[in-house]
Amino acid sequence: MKTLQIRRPDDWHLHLRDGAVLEGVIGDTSRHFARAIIMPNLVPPVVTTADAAAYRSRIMAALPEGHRFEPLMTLYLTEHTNPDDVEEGKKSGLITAVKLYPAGATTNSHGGVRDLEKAMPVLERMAKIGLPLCVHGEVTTPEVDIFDREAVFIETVLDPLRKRLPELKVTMEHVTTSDGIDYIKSSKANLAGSITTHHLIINRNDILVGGIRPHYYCLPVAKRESHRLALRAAATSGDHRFFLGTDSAPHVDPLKECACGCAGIYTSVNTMSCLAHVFEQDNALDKLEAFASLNGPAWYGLQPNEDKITLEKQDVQVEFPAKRDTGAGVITVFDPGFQIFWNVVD
Ligand SMILES: NC(=O)N[C@@H](CC(=O)O)C(=O)O
Ligand SMILES: [Zn+2]
Ligand SMILES: [Zn+2]
Repeated sequence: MKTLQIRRPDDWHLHLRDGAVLEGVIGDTSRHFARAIIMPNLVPPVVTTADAAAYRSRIMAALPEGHRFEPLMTLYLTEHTNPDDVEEGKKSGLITAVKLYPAGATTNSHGGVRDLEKAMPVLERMAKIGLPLCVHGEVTTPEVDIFDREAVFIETVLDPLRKRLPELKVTMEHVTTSDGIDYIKSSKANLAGSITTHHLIINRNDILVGGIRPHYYCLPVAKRESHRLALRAAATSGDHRFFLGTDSAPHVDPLKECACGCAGIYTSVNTMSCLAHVFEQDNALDKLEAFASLNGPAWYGLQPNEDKITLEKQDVQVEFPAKRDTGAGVITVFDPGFQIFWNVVD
């Protein structure tokens, strides 16, 4: 039997939600991951350091007994965010990053930024104090095709911002295109990218061919196969600028399986097994630790986790639950579309 030991991984982009969903999903992350960057797009969003402190307490209260887990909190950037509050949050150790959602780009982003100019004082302060900006990198301009929104964001928003504020550390989250990969690779400093589990596995055909599959719909939407291959090559290369951010984004089934379904894929349950499968397929099992456990902490200026997890390749298929039942309803677990033999052993 094949086994692989790696340092315990972290998830650098995670949606835990709140209330009954939080209680139902957090154990799926804390079972394998030591830390995660927690997205602030609640309703209402996590805007101030005080909001983040209260949310952190709710997360810790929801943690299953015996699990150790550190939520790394973020603030949702608005046009009214106070630079002093952000600086306080970083100084106190509570805040790891600030998140930019272009208004209307994705789930619960209507309170996001419309005019980046208005957020410049906060961004300048962040550059000064070394606090990273995490970006959902898509323009929301109605004329721009949904498959082009990431590339257009890089050209019209991100690159001008980075030229204006080169000291600002930017994480391009959930990169989905070869344009994004190339842009990150071409930068000399202060730019890195997270890649999700599902974008390494599905392309846009998986969403649309033979019938519409709402549980493969997320934002940024999966692109054509050539982009998926570029993401695979970047993730499995060991390049320190790329790391895991699952973007595990639970929505209860009725909100996905309807005429206007929500974006988001729930991958916390089987991410490490899926990744081991993907990295083995690409003859890169020796790079999995860099992607899931080393590159992320290095980028955020943290130590990698001390303890390790063991992945085991079994002879029989590993069975994952198809659904996660929460007090708020049932959530469908990501189906990679292939049999999985890798299991995380405790
Ligand atoms: N990824 C998604 O499709 N959805 C995320 C938001 C996001 O990360 O854009 C969500 O909060 O549901
Ligand atoms: Zn996003
Ligand atoms: Zn997300």
